[in-house]
Amino acid sequence: MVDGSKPVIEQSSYVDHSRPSGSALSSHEIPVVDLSKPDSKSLIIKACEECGFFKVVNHGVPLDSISRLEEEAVKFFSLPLPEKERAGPPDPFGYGNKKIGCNGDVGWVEYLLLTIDPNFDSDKLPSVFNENPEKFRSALGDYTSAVRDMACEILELMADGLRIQQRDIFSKLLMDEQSDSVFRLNHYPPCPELQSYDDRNMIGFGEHTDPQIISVLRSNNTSGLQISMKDGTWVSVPPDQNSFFINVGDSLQVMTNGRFRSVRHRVLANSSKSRLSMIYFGGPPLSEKIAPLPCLMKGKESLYKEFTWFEYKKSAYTTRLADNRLEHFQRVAAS
Ligand SMILES: C=C1C[C@]23C[C@@]1(O)CC[C@H]2[C@@]12CC[C@H](O)[C@@](C)(C(=O)O1)[C@H]2[C@@H]3C(=O)O
Ligand SMILES: O=C(O)CCC(=O)C(=O)O
Ligand SMILES: [Fe+2]
Repeated sequence: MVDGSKPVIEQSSYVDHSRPSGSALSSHEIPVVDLSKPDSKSLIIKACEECGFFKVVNHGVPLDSISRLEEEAVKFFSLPLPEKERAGPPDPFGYGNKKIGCNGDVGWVEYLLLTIDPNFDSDKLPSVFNENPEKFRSALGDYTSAVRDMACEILELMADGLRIQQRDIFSKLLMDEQSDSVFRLNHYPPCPELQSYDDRNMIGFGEHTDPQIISVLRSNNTSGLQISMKDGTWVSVPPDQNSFFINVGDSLQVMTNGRFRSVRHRVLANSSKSRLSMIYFGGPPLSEKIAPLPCLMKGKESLYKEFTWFEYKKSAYTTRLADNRLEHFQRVAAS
C-alpha cells in the first residue's frame, strides 16, 4: 500500500452512512482540560461521563521526548515494505499493514504494536531496528514513561473527583511491574484514490472502543480521528500535535459501573496528507480482577460480571473491531 499498491476497496473499509455521520463540528465540542489549572479534576469527571474523551494541554510531557520518538517512527515507516515486513507479522506484537487483529478487519493503515515491558530487552526489538536499537529503545522508553506518568496523574484526579479515598486505585494498575500496557504507532499514508470516490470516506482504522483502562493518543497535525457521541453522531477531532487526547477504555467503564463512558472512535483516511499517531494503552496486570468498585455502587446494582483482565483480553481477541466487547460481561438486570 505504502509502496504504491492500490487501496483494497472492501465494504468494511467504508463509513456506514446509515448512522448519523461526521458533520465537522467545531473544536469546542471536544472537552479540553488544562492540567495546570485547579478546575481540571471536575472537567475530567464531566468529560469522562459525557464523552469518554478529552484533550489535555499543559501536560508536562517533554516535547523533546515526543519529537525523538516521532523521528524514529518516521524513519521506520519510510523503510521499503519488505524491510518493515521483517518486523511482522503482529502476532500480537510487530509490524502490520492493512490487516487489524486476526478476525478480518482491514484499514488504510500500517502500524507497529509493541509491548511495554519495564525490563525491555533491545534484543527483542524487531530485527529491523538492529542498526540502532538503542536509539529507538531510549526514545520509546522516555516517551512511554513520561506519558504513563501523565496518565497516572489523570487517573488520580479521576479517583479524587469520584471521591474515592484510595487515590491510586486506578494508577497503581499502570505502575504495577506486571501491568499489561501496550504501545502502538499508526501510520496512515495519503490515499489519493479517495478523491474519485466523492462522498465516500475510506476507513483508516475502523470504529471501536479500546479495551484497556485509559489510552493516551498523540498525533501529527493531520486530521482523521472521530469520536462517537452518545446520540451516535460522529464528531471530527481537530488534530493538535502539541496536545494529548485521552480515551476512557472498557475496563474503566466497568470499574466505574458505567459512570464513565468507553468512547467509540475511528480514523478516516486523508486524500493528501499522512497521519502519524502514537498511542499508549494503559492496562492492568493480566491477573487483575475487573469489576465495579464497591465504593461507587452505593446500593446500585452492578452492571457487569467480574472478570480478570486476562479473560477479557482473551475474549476481545476473538471479536471484530466494531463489536461491543462488554456485552458478554454485562449482567442481565433483575426485574
Ligand atoms: C480486531 C482487533 C484488533 C484489536 C484486537 C481485536 O480483536 C479487538 C480489539 C482491537 C484493539 C483496539 C485498541 C488497540 O488498538 C488494540 C491493540 C487493542 O488492545 O484492542 C487493538 C487490537 C489489535 O490491533 O491487535
Ligand atoms: O491512530 C489513531 O489516531 C487512533 C487509532 C486507534 O484508535 C487505535 O489504535 O486503537
Ligand atoms: Fe482506539
